[in-house]
Amino acid sequence: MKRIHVAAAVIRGPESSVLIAKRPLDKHQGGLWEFPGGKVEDGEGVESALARELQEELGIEVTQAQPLIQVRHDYPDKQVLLDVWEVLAFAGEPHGAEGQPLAWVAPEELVDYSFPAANQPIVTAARLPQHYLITPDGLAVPRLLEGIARALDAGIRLIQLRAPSLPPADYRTLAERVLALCAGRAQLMLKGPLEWVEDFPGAGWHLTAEQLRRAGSGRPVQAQRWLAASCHGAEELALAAALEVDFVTLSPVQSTATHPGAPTLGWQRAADLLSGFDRPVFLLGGLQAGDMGRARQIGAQGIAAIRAFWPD
Ligand SMILES: Nc1nc2c([nH]c(=O)n2[C@H]2C[C@H](O)[C@@H](COP(=O)(O)OP(=O)(O)OP(=O)(O)O)O2)c(=O)[nH]1
Ligand SMILES: [Mg+2]
Repeated sequence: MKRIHVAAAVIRGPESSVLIAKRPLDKHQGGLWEFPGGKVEDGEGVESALARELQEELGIEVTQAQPLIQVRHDYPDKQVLLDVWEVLAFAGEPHGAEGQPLAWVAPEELVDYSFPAANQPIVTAARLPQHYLITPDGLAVPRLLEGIARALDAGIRLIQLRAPSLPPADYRTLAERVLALCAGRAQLMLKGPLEWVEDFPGAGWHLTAEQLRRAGSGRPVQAQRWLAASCHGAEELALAAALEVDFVTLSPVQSTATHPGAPTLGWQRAADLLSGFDRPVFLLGGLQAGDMGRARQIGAQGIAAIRAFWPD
């Protein structure tokens, strides 16, 4: 069966809301909600296909778009490659040009809509920002809290609280304070001893590569909470996919002060690894905010960083 190449759009409106459409009942995956788009024609570029489909289906003209995620999915009757772009700006007022119902939905409410099975990683990607701040280790608690508050003011919306040198009880107290600081502003990921996973403050959980290797089968946290993992190569990415994590970090892309002298992946290897992995990936290791465009071009969700996103 030939894989069908589909261009689809996560179209952003006010406050990062997303435009979705309901598929006609008589079509493949009919009656479910979708990200507008359609099949790339022979010889057509994916960006041209995206522009054409959004003109045909919604009557809008795309003026700014960037890659978001590529997802391969095998339905019993069809194999698709969903090539999803984030549309950041467009001209015209979207309307259901083919009679399809439309809805503007807040990112966190996308989970309340039924999408085709292939769409789960796309919904995750649409709910995640591009920047993933990992907190520096070894700071006194007041400085850490102050830095997090300033990062929130600067627009950081996803944070991993990493405090490997704190005793577990202190880390837990800190996690509760950071959670309060982030409430309503940012999504918090905790990284700590796996024994807590059953009973940890309301945030997501980020597995170390070692925890990922020991996790066995079955997702250790409920579906409503993010589960992420640190990966360094193909084997760990495969384990992360088997565990059904929501997203991963892939590192080190370049050399870093955290792990000096460690072998790096480099951009080309990172790109190769991303092309076979259907979940959002934050590239990590020696990257700056200015590398975002390149990261998105090779298929990453964005960049994770300690220093580059920590306010001085
Ligand atoms: N557009 C879109 N298609 C999706 C999504 N999820 C998903 O599995 N698909 C599948 C359903 C279809 O098999 C294929 C895209 O087909 P389509 O029906 O949009 O194609 P099209 O606009 O070119 O329309 P047509 O030629 O079939 O009338 O991808 C999604 O979010 N958006
Ligand atoms: Mg379509």
